[in-house]
This record gives sequence, structure tokens and C-alpha cells, in this order.
Amino acid sequence: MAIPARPTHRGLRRSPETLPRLITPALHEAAARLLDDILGGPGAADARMDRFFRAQPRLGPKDRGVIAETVYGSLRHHRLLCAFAQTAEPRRVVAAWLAAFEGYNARQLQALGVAHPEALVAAARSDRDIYPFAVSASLPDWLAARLATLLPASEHGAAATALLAPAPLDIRTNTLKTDRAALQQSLARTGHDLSPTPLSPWGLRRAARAGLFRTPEFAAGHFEVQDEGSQLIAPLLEPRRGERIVDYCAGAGGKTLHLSALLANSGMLYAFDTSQKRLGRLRERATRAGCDNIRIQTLETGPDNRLKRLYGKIDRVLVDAPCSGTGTVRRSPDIKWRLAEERVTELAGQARAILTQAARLVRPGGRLLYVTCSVLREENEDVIADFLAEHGGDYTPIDTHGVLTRRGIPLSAQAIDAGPSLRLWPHRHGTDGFFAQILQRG
Ligand SMILES: C[S@@+](CC[C@H](N)C(=O)[O-])C[C@H]1O[C@@H](n2cnc3c(N)ncnc32)[C@H](O)[C@@H]1O
Repeated sequence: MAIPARPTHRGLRRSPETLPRLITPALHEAAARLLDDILGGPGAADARMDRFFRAQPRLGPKDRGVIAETVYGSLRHHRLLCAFAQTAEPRRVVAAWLAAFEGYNARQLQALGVAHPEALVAAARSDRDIYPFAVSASLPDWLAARLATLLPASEHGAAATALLAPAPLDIRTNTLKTDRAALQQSLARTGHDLSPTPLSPWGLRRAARAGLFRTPEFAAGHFEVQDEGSQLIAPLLEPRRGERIVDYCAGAGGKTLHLSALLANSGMLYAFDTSQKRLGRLRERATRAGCDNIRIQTLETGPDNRLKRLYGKIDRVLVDAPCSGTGTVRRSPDIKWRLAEERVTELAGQARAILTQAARLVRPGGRLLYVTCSVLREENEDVIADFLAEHGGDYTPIDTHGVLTRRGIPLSAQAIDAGPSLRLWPHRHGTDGFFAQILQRG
């Protein structure tokens, strides 16, 4: 497969002024152990990192910061770093990260006990175009091949670059308590400078998260952390005050809380999920956010007979389906290395079953919204096509871009794919990758 355009690593590399204090041999060793632990074990990188740090109580916050940044960088660029290092041995991969993206020279690597440091530095500074696209983009072959079928060739390089970059921190203003301008001003008073997000009218953005969770504004529920792309999902449902809404895969409630605010705390917002733990987090967040129109219910896996009483009665149903998360690799780069290609088929099957189950709740004339944070067609357009093949007489796809425009969120014409679905991409929109399709019940 020939993919002409390349990712650029410019801008992903630190300038000498922003180099962190030099890593010590002990921190290098700790970063290598953590990298190995994340790549070798089950579970998400952030959870494994939390556990690792809990087991190392003597590490101070600065050391943890250096380790976390080193490990996340090494995860993002893992395939390219293995090529530089000519091995997947974690200490050498971390050393390749330091040479390629943190500006370390051979003498500094030698001080860390790295063998043959000159060879590593030479490889790390070599022309990256000598590597195949999937290596320089640090993607598994199967994922690089699928990306190539999803985007025009002219966008492959930009897409790969954006998928390699760390995501900014986006927050969503809780309009039950404040507005965006007031929140921006009050956070600025304590040195937290954030800028309005370009697409979401509720969003504020900054490059790093430092300290935002310790602000009085957070404690008072004036904002929630939510990627800007995710902030564009609840408005697609166009909730109206007083309606009955279901968030079928509510999880910890990112979109539920937004729906509650759009409903101005009116109506009835059912938050369902099979994970009691995630719904527990939603409960805490809803209390902090002052949402009191949410009714939380843990579902059985598979059809849940307790839902029968709601069949055909709900005005709007959101299905934010469990998926591969391939749109979120900026935040969770470990997904690239943990996700097996075969798992995508399983996830798509699960999403199909959930969509069919959730559709039973929609009243005639009501709306069903299917969403994933996957970029893969199998979990997106293919799931909708199968659903329509089965329920085509009942449901009609609605143009999602038209709805966004009506809600004051127009996407530029170049950033839109043909067809009624919404696809958000890091390189086009600066958001995580999302797919959304609105279906109107006749
Ligand atoms: C993409 S996450 C939801 C994220 C959430 N909507 C948010 O915005 O924060 C998908 C969720 O689906 C849930 N889930 C998995 N199987 C399910 C099922 N059969 N029925 C309902 N929810 C399910 C998972 O527990 C997970 O929380």
C-alpha cells in the first residue's frame, strides 16, 4: 500500500528552552518499567500508571510528571522509537524518546547508562522519511491501512501528525451555574488562562491541565473536562425542555451532564449503563454540577426487561456506543498497541446489538442518535447501514451538519465529508475523532 504523504514530527519535539530538568538514571529506569507494564498488561495506560505511582509513594509530583510525560511520549511514538532503537527493550526505547523528542545528546544518554549512545542519537536524528508510513506515524499496519481508505491521500500526513500530538485540555462550561465568559474571567484571576474553543460555544481550552482541578470553580461544578468534539454531541439530539431523554451508554456522564444543562434541568433524563462503577462517578459529578433531572439505572448486559415500560415512549435516545476508541489515541496512545484488529469486529457487533435494543425506546416521531469515538467505518457507517437495512421503514437518517448549523455550530465546508453523518477528525477539527448519525423515527 503506498501512502504518499508523511507525518511531520516538527513541533512534536521540544525546543531547548522547554527541556525538562534532566532525567536521572532512577527516573529513566522507572519510566522504562512503567512503559513495559503498560504494554505488557491489560487495562488502560492511565489506570496502570495510577497503580504504579500508588506503589511508589516516595516519588514526588515533579518526578511523577517527568515519568508520565516520558512514558506517554514513548507510547505515542512507540513504533518509530523501536525502529530507532532496533529493539523493543523498554530502557532503550525510552532512551530513543529522549534522543528524538527531548533533545538528549550522546553524553547525556551515556550518563544514564545507555549503551552505544552515538548510534541511538544518529538514528533518532536521521531522516524519518526512510521509514514506511506506518512506522513513522507509529501505527499498527492494519490501522494505517484503514486510515488510508478513510481519507484522501493529501490528508494522510496531516492526519498522522495530529494523531501523534498530545490533545489539549478542553473544559465545558456548566451553563446551569455560569456562562463561558464569566468562567474564563474567573479562572484567569487565579492564573488559569484558557481560550474559547473554536467550535463549541461552551468550551475553553488550554495546552496543559496543571491545577485546574484544584480551583474553586471546579469544586463548585462550573465546568467539566470534556473534549470539544464530545461537546458537539449533545446538541445533535436537540433536546427540548420538559422532554424524556435516554442516554443509553451514559458511562461517567460526559454527555449526560451536558444534556442536563441543555434541558436547563427540566424533563427527565435517564442515564443507563451496564457499569455500576462509571454510573457511580456520574452520580458524584451530577451532584457537583447541580443536575437534578437525571435518573440513573444500571442495566443488565443484554436485553433488560425492566426497560419494557419505556418502549416507544422516549422523545430522544442517545447511544454513545462502546467502541475501539481509535478517535482518542491522542489522549490514550496505548490503544494503538492494545487493540487487535479482530476486536473491532466484536465491538461493531456489540454496538449493533445495543443500537437495536435502544431503538425500542424511541417514540414515533422521536430521535435516535448513534455516536462513537472510533474512526473506523466498521463501527460507524457499517453499523448504521445494517440498522437501516433492518429498520429502514421506521427510521430516516438526518443531516447532522444541518443540525449543527442550526445550533450555531457550522463546520467549514472543507471539513465535511459527503453524506448525512458527522465525522470529526483531529487534523480537520482539532478535536478527538468522533462519528455521529441522527436517525429520525417516522
Ligand atoms: C463510549 S462509553 C460512554 C461514554 C459516555 N457517554 C460519556 O460521554 O462519558 C460506552 C459505555 O457503554 C457502556 N456499555 C457497554 N455495554 C453496554 C450495554 N450493553 N448497555 C449499555 N451500556 C453499555 C460502557 O460501560 C461504557 O460506559
